[in-house]
Parts: sequence; C-alpha cells; structure tokens
Amino acid sequence: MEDIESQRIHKESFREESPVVLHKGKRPVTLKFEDVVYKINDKNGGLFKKNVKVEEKTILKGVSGVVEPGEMLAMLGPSGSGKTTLLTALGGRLGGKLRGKITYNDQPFSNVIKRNTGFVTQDDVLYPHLTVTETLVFTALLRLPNTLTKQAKVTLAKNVIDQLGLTKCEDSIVGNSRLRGVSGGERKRVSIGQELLINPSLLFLDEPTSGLDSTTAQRIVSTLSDLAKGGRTILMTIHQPSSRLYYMFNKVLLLAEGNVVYFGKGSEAIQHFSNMGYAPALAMNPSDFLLDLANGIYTDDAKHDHVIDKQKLISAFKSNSDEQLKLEHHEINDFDGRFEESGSGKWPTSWSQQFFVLLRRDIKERKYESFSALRIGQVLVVALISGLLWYKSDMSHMQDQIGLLFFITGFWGFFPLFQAIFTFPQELMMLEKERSSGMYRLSSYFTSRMVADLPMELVLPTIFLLITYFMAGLKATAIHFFQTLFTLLLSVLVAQGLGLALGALVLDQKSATTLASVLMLVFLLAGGFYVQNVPKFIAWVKFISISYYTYQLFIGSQYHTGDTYPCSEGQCPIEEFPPIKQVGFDSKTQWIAAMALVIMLIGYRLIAYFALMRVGITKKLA
Ligand SMILES: Nc1ncnc2c1ncn2[C@@H]1O[C@H](COP(=O)(O)OP(=O)(O)OP(=O)(O)O)[C@@H](O)[C@H]1O
Repeated sequence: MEDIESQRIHKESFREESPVVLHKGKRPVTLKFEDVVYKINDKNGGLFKKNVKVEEKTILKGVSGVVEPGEMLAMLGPSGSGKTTLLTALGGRLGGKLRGKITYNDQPFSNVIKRNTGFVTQDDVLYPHLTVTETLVFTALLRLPNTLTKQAKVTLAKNVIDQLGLTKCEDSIVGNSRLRGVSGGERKRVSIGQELLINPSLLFLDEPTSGLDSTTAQRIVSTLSDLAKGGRTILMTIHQPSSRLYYMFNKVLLLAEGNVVYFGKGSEAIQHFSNMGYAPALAMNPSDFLLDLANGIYTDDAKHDHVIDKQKLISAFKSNSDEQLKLEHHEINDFDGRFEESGSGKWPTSWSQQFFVLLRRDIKERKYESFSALRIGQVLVVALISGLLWYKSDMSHMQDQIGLLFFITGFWGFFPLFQAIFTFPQELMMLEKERSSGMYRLSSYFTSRMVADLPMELVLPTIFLLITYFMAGLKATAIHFFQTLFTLLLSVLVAQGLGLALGALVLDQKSATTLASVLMLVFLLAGGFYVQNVPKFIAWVKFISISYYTYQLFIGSQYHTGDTYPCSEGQCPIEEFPPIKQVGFDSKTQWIAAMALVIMLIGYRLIAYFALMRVGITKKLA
C-alpha cells in the first residue's frame, strides 16, 4: 500500500516521460578502491594545555570496495566514522596523506573523469538571488561542451528541471538561510540538477536526504535509483535511511571508526551479522540495526542492549570479504570501458564564453548588493554632509581645504576596501565547488569579477565628487575637476585591489577585516596630513601608503606653483603651506605618485589572483 502511494507521488512529481538525455549514462565507470588509508595531523591540546602535540590521526583504515555501473551504494556509519572523508577521497577531491589504490575503469583519476563526475556536497552551495532556472541555465552554459549549441544547453537545463520536479518553482529565487527562497528539498534538487546536467557517469552525494522529510527523501533517492539504472555509478553517504530507502540501494558500506564493518548487498547485511550471532530484533529498521552494531551496541529480541566488541566485527568482515573482493576485482578487470578524451580540451568552453557567462551571472546575482539603496544612500549622505561642512571653503581657509582633500582620501580608501574584502571569502565555497569540477579557468572568473564590480565602483565616487566638489568650492574648472576625479577613481580601484588581495590571502572575513582596518589606518596616518615630523625609522611607511600618493595627487590637482594663500606675512607661496610642503607637488612627485598607484593597481590584483590559485585544487575537509 505504502509502495503504491510512494510510486504515485513519484510519478506525479516527476514527469513520466523523462527526457531521453537522462535515461542513459554516457560511459559506464567501475570504481574500485583498495586499502584506502587517510591520515591527518591532529593538534592535540587545548586552550589551557601547555604542550600542543601534533598527532597523526588515521581517519580511514584500509577501506576497500567496488561499485559498478548501474549500482547505487550507500555509505552508512555513525557520525565521525569517515563517510564524508571516504566520499571526498573517491570523488578525487581529497589531498594530503591519502594512500591505497582508487581507480576508475582501472585508470587513475584524471581530468576526463573529473568532467564526468558529479559531486553534490552536503551544504547546498548556490547563489541565493538567482532563480532555479537561471542557476541551472548558467551551469549548463559553463559546464556543457561547445559541441552543443547555446539553445541545446538551455533545453537541457529545462529538461533537468522537469526531471527533478522543479517546474513549479522554476522562476523562484533559490534563497538561503537569510533570504526566503525555494524549500530545502527543492534547493537540494537544484544542487543535484547542476550535477545531472553533465550527465555524469559517476555521481557522489554527501547526505542528499538530511534535513528532508521522508517523502521528499524517498523521491530524491528514487530519482537517483532511476539514474543509476541508466548505467551510472552512484555513491552517497546517508544518515539512518528508512527501511524503504535502505532496500533501494544495491550496495551498502558500513563504516565504524574508519574501518569497514560490512560491504556488500544491503539485503545480505542482516544475514552476515546473523551468522555471527547478531540477529536483529523483529521489525527493526535495518539501518538502525547496522548503525547500532557500528556503534558497538547489539539489541536482542528481548530489547536488551549489549555492548559488543567492534574489533570482532571488523576482523570478521575482513577475513570473510578478502577472498570475495579479490574475485570481484578479478571479474571487473576484464571489463573494457576505457575513457577517451571527447575531443574537447581541458575546459568545456572557451575563455570568452566563460567570461561572458560569468559576467552575466555576477551582474544578476550582485545587482542587489551593488545597487543597494543603503550603499547609495550612505554615499549621498556623506557627500551632502561634507559638502555642507566645507561649504564654499576657499583659499583663505587652506587648512580646511586640505582637510577636505584628506578626508576624501580616507573615505574613499576605506569604503571600496571594505566592499572588496568580502568578495572572495564570500565566494570561496562556490569557487571551490565550481573549480573542483573543472568548470572554468580562474582567469575568466577573476576578470569577470573585476569587470562586474567596475560600474558601481566608478559611479559612486563620481556622484560623490559631483556633489561635494562644487558645494565645497574646489576649483570649478573642467581640468581641475577631471584631474581630481581621475585621482579619486584611481585610488578607489587601488583600494579595491588591496581589499581583493587581503580577502584572497586570508579567505576569512573577520581576519581580513581586522587586517584591512589596521593597514588602512597605518596608511592614513602615514599619509602626511596628521603627522609631519615622522621619526626616520618609520618614515618609509608612507612609500607603501595608498593615502600618501592619493593625497599628493589631490594636492597637485588643485594647486599649482605660483598660487598663494593668505598668511601672517600677507600672501605666501602655496608650496610653503606646511601640510603641502610635507608631501610636495612638483611634477616629478606627481608622476611618481601616479606610477606608484598604477603599480599597486596591478600588483594587488596579481596578488589576489595568485592567492586564489590555491582554491579548488585539493579541497580542504571542513
Ligand atoms: N581536516 C580534518 N581535521 C581534523 N579532523 C578531521 C579532518 N577531516 C576529518 N576529520 C575527522 O575525521 C573523522 C571523520 O570525519 P567525516 O566527516 O568523514 O565523518 P562522517 O562519518 O562523514 O561524519 P558525519 O556523519 O557527522 O558527517 C571525524 O572525527 C573528523 O573530526
């Protein structure tokens, strides 16, 4: 009865005539893993312990198995038993001390395998402001090869939407924990859909059903089961599946503290443990029974719990399975399923295609942020207030005018810096996910990011200057205005570059913000306005200060040799005014300042780029 009901739900949710493209896998892949061992260096010590020892901890202790095309494997085990670690290792995304042998049709992991592998992480990494359709279409445009036309890619994305029963929410935004969007189950299906687009031969899923109600979980696993039947190899970690779900898996791998306690057909697991004298209590959910055993607990028929020796289970399985696994390995060795490069090079699409798709996606996703009323309001308010405070200040109030120029230097040093600092830490998960699936080049991503941010980075300071400049009575000629504007835009882009570099180096928002505020304060203090008699040993700081060079250029854009200001002796030459004398404004210093800023403009971005190169190559386990 329950089965009929679930089938009905399944058929209603997912169209019966599923697109042909999802029926059959491209190339079957047999995944074999032998004696996989993974070790980490664990810091053993705490806040109050004096000696922090670095100890080697073994997470996976010789795990072996085989998953063939058409099979769906469930990895079960208590929390912390190593399921995610094993899945990540098998998905070719684990660096570090990984030993053993993992092969895909008897070949090691390669780019071709990478591009034919789908990996769905436990947390959904999606852009919250994009709709379901946009998310899948952008992924299709980036991940599918150039042999398909743009229209074909869009059609495929639509097919996946149909296949996964997402039609009713296709135009809703994805959302996240802070922004209301589609439901958790729908979001999970979008993540799965992104991987299905490439019609993967191998599909890895880390707890695809966690946090979902049993009906939704059932739907997802049932779709995955259909996909497996099309010749794909599917592996997933799963927490306590219901008995209905349990029997949908062809194979089960039960882990206990990094050891295999059982690997084989799900239906034979109970028999295996019964033979050892551990038969489940009547009507017990098989996965509950297996997880209890992996935790070292056996519940007998009379519902009494017994503590059992896990080591015994491990050794029993080892001796039992060794022979059988060898046999299986032998049989599959005969399987001829070599992967061949499908003509396409290292990347599915060209640099310019990647750039334009990423640019469009960036603009769509970030328009809410870039053009936020709050941000524009903030700039307008500061512009008006400073315009009013410095209203019509002229050469008779030199100190005020110089103060305004330094204030603009400071404000437009901090503002873009703190906007830019979040860019890469916020994007880290997405970049890791997309780069580890070989979706695009870092250079196309990086360039699109720079270009997408550009309009707002340039428009806001321009509006600011248009308001403040004329209200404050700075020199109202085109040449002076544009020289000031050019300096302002250059300094904004440099500060933005510094923010990007710090964000990319630290990859953590909090640390990057702290570092940036300290650095910018130092730059401002060394800028030449606040302190004029700086001790020699620290005077060099100004040479790396964005504010110092910007301030110099601002002075050069307003004043010229021959200008005078009212002083106690009547009129004094402008270059004698102390804050100006301190930094100087002859043409040589102006050129040096401009060149220094241009070098920083490029240099900071290069630092950011090289710092990002480490992302998505080997994934950290978080
Ligand atoms: N980089 C790491 N640093 C420290 N410990 C790690 C690291 N990677 C994995 N571990 C440890 O390895 C063990 C296995 O982790 P893993 O995430 O694979 O477990 P799991 O079975 O997937 O657990 P869960 O079901 O709770 O997600 C845990 O004890 C975890 O703390």
